[in-house]
Amino acid sequence: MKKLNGKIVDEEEKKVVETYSNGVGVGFPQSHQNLVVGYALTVKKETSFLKPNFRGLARTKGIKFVCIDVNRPLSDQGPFDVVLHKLLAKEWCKIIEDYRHKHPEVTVLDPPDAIQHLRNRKSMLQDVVDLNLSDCHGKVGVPRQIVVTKDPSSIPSEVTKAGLKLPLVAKPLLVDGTAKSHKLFVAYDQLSLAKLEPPLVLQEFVNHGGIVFKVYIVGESITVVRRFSLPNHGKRDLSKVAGMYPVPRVSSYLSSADDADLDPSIAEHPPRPLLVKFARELRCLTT
Ligand SMILES: Nc1ncnc2c1ncn2[C@@H]1O[C@H](COP(=O)(O)OP(=O)(O)OP(=O)(O)O)[C@@H](O)[C@H]1O
Ligand SMILES: O=P(O)(O)O[C@H]1[C@H](O)[C@@H](O)[C@H](OP(=O)(O)O)[C@@H](OP(=O)(O)O)[C@H]1O
Repeated sequence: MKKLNGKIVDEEEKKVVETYSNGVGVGFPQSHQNLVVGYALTVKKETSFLKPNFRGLARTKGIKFVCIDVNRPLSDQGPFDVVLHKLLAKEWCKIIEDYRHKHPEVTVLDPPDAIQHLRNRKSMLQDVVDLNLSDCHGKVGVPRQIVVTKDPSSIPSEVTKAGLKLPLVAKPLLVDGTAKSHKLFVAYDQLSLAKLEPPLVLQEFVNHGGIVFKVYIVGESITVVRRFSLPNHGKRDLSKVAGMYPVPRVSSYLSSADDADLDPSIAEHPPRPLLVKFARELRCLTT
């Protein structure tokens, strides 16, 4: 799951903000709790996440967001109850880890050392298939994939050697929040794969009925949303199509299918017991 904590917060808040901006939330009882959240985010993330009406709503709940000055010592700022960050520079990660050890009373979201393996599309899936998910009314799998780090001309032979079936989804290996790291392609023939720019992962395309479920987890709270996605491909399509096609941000929040009237066989949410156990097991991998 791509990037757990960051997403969870975003999605729940998007919903809350909508409620608030529709006027429904106006008149929330004022909270007497005071919580200071120091944040260190890119301008892009600050714009998409810390919207003025969200800050307003947080204020009514006694939560104040304070921008961290990354050029000043962190311990001189605050005091904070929570530090929320999504900056990836090595120096910054060291600052945050040092701060976390000096200030165990502060909740740091997310500890860089704990989420390191989520920044790479190979390591983020490692261990996931080995989780103990028996008796949960479902199973979890990961697409078959290979990693290509150099020499794109070798990609077709690597794909043959690994026995990967076309079409393939090509994804940048590193996940760093940039637009480039979200640039995906679907390739229908091996030759076009040689045009790709490593480092990347090549994943078998998994038919899933044109719908994905994004699962956002905060502590024990689990929120599932339904999004439109890439359509299934059939055997006949494969003989007719060649080349490589960019994938737009196909399952972003603009592609909500929560209210769509869909075939129940694809619309049904994943079984709750599976999500609960999966969330717990994933947490063990990130703590
Ligand atoms: N192996 C696959 N088979 C079929 N479709 C896929 C596969 N991998 C990804 N997709 C489709 O591409 C979308 C984006 O993939 P992925 O989540 O890996 O990238 P992302 O850039 O992190 O996306 P997002 O911004 O939505 O989190 C998925 O929601 C799904 O629709
Ligand atoms: O809104 P959902 O469907 O949850 O998708 C999120 C992606 O999964 C995240 O990866 C995006 O964050 P990054 O751009 O920092 O990777 C995140 O970017 P954002 O925080 O700028 O909206 C979203 O696009």
